Amino acid sequence: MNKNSKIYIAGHRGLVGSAIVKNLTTKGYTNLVYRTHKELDLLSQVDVENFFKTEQPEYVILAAAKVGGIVANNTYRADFIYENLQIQNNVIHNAYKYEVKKLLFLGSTCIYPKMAQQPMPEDCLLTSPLEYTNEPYAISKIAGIKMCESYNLQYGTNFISVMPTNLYGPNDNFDLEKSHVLPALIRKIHCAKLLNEKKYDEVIKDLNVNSIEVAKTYLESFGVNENSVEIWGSGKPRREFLYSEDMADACVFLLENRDFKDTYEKDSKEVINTHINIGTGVDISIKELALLIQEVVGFKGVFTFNDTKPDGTMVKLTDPSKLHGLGWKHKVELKDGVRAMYKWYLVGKL
Ligand SMILES: NC(=O)C1=CN([C@@H]2O[C@H](COP(=O)(O)OP(=O)(O)OC[C@H]3O[C@@H](n4cnc5c(N)ncnc54)[C@H](OP(=O)(O)O)[C@@H]3O)[C@@H](O)[C@H]2O)C=CC1
Ligand SMILES: C[C@H]1O[C@H](OP(=O)(O)OP(=O)(O)OC[C@H]2O[C@@H](n3cnc4c(=O)[nH]c(N)nc43)[C@H](O)[C@@H]2O)[C@@H](O)[C@@H](O)C1=O
Repeated sequence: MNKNSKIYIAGHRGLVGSAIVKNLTTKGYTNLVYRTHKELDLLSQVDVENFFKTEQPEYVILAAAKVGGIVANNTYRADFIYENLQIQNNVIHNAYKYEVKKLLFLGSTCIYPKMAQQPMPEDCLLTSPLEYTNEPYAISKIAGIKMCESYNLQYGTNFISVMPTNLYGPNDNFDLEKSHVLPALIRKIHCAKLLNEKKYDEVIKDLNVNSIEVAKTYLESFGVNENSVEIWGSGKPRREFLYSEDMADACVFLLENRDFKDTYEKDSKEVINTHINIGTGVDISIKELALLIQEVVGFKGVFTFNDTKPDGTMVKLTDPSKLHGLGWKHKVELKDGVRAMYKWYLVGKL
């Protein structure tokens, strides 16, 4: 890959895609190609094929997907499986057809079984049942890994699959119903703090509503008021968080330095693993995460727990040794990442 190589970043306005664009630009890559969702709907087979035919990208990073937190995954089950399968099929197949030199497919560590050994190495894929709340999404991601692997084995393509842990950072989704836990808690705790300090104009602006009464009613429906913030589930599940800029750096590192053959592992039972975990190898409980965010935001109230919401998998910690062995390790620790993200949130919102 050289600095003029034509690189298509699918999903360039999302959490990961935007960090990848920033990383590539900083490293001097000048020939980046992207389309907004409106300009190119990746669900359309015809439009995706026309795009590849016209643009002929040399490298592809597939960071476009239907993404959401535990409740979104559990609620919009059909959309999550259909859209993700369709996007992957269209992009991966056309990358093969139009002779893309290398493609990076982004999966997720939710591909691993609910009761997987901890930490989870790549070879625990498909060893027992999945977590129910995000099973449709996980199955689409497993199909993506197997698609990349199969095209590599049959057609000699150079497609790499990476399985990131839970991610967070600038351009995250802060929608209280559909987002992941970290952005949701930042926003809930931030709004509770503003209510507590009676900074009503800022609450109204944050929620983009007309009055403080509407804002309070909306926040109350998510268990947020001036004294307390609701945490979904028991607060006991443990999660591992990676800053989006580290994730982007790992993706660019693999694109620049590694090929499919470097990712290939075949064990004595003829099990093939061609995907790579991307994580920190460190986890934290959701309650501990809430306390950390509380400290960063400076909120003085308490937390309540809503046991009508799902906990999901109790532990999912990646084993990142394969990635470490290939020569990459994360740089941003959780507290620093949360501080940076909250700073970004404040600049964007105020
Ligand atoms: N966020 C996380 O914690 C994790 C993410 N991942 C994976 O990383 C990848 C990136 O996720 P993330 O950046 O968080 O997701 P985001 O939701 O932030 O970004 C996804 C991007 O894909 C675009 N997109 C979605 N559907 C289509 C479509 N039909 N046509 C064109 N563009 C589309 C979205 O555009 P628009 O917004 O306009 O729809 C958006 O820009 C995904 O594969 C995800 O599964 C894996 C593990 C954890
Ligand atoms: C990255 C990964 O993300 C999803 O899996 P998840 O890790 O379970 O997602 P989550 O971030 O939404 O929740 C993590 C934990 O946190 C708890 N929790 C508390 N309070 C809030 C809260 O306010 N919002 C949310 N979303 N969760 C909360 C929540 O109950 C759960 O116990 C996959 O579907 C799939 O998309 C995937 O790959």
